[in-house]
Amino acid sequence: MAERAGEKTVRSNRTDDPVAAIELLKVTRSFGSRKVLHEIDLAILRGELFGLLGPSGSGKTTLVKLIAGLDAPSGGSVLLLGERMPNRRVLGRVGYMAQSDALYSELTGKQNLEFFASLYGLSGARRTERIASVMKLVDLTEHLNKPVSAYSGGMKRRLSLAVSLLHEPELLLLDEPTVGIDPVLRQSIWTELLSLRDKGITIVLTTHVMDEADRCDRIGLIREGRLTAVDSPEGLKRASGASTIEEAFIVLGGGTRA
Ligand SMILES: Nc1ncnc2c1ncn2[C@@H]1O[C@H](COP(=O)(O)OP(=O)(O)OP(=O)(O)O)[C@@H](O)[C@H]1O
Repeated sequence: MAERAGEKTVRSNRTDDPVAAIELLKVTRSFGSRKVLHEIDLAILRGELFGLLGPSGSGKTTLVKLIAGLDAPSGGSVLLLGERMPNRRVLGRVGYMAQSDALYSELTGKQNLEFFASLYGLSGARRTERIASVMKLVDLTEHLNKPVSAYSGGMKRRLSLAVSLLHEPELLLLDEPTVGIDPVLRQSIWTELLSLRDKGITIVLTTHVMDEADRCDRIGLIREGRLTAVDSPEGLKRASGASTIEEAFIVLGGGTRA
């Protein structure tokens, strides 16, 4: 794993890498006169599990929305699977899980999935099979026919994750996927994310949780809209002389303007 992450680190510093799933070139985003992302250069490789780690308000969601094509950069460019974003053409190849759940609360879990399945053009036996498979994965099979208004916060997160996986996307963008999810299920979701990664799915997720960051192939540390370091967890620890990601974050991301 370390070797794999190390190899990726070397190759992915090139933003013209042909195997990049995502390329950000001097990406900025301002709201009014306030710049919240500053010239972000980053390449994320196909099949990589990449974590964006940073404090609240550092710009993680803004960056993920730009990658998903839900927002346009104020400067620079975002390429997703070789297409300049925003671009509707690639949307069917991407699964996106927002930080706030975009679900229909008056519908049941199953009806929500049927709705999203129809958006992705899934029907018949394949639709039935995919719905059963993703609901099993997030452990909601028993709650398929309950209205989402009766779901807990964690159940809604799990259903949102199920929606993002429904059409078997080649790229997953997950904004804080495990918030509000209990430790046992969090573990099983991580097992699944690692297995998807091993099948070649590219995954980008945001997190505040240090032990989650530690499981990523590479991590981008983001602070005040600046990417202060990008490397494998081991590389970040080595570069900072730290024994944990948390310490590495303090040393490498601690207000320094890289
Ligand atoms: N639509 C908007 N209009 C104005 N400011 C915005 C908008 N969206 C985000 N911001 C600002 O951009 C900054 C980055 O926000 P963002 O949501 O990307 O941070 P984050 O790292 O995802 O935080 P959290 O971990 O709390 O979700 C914040 O200061 C936020 O207030």
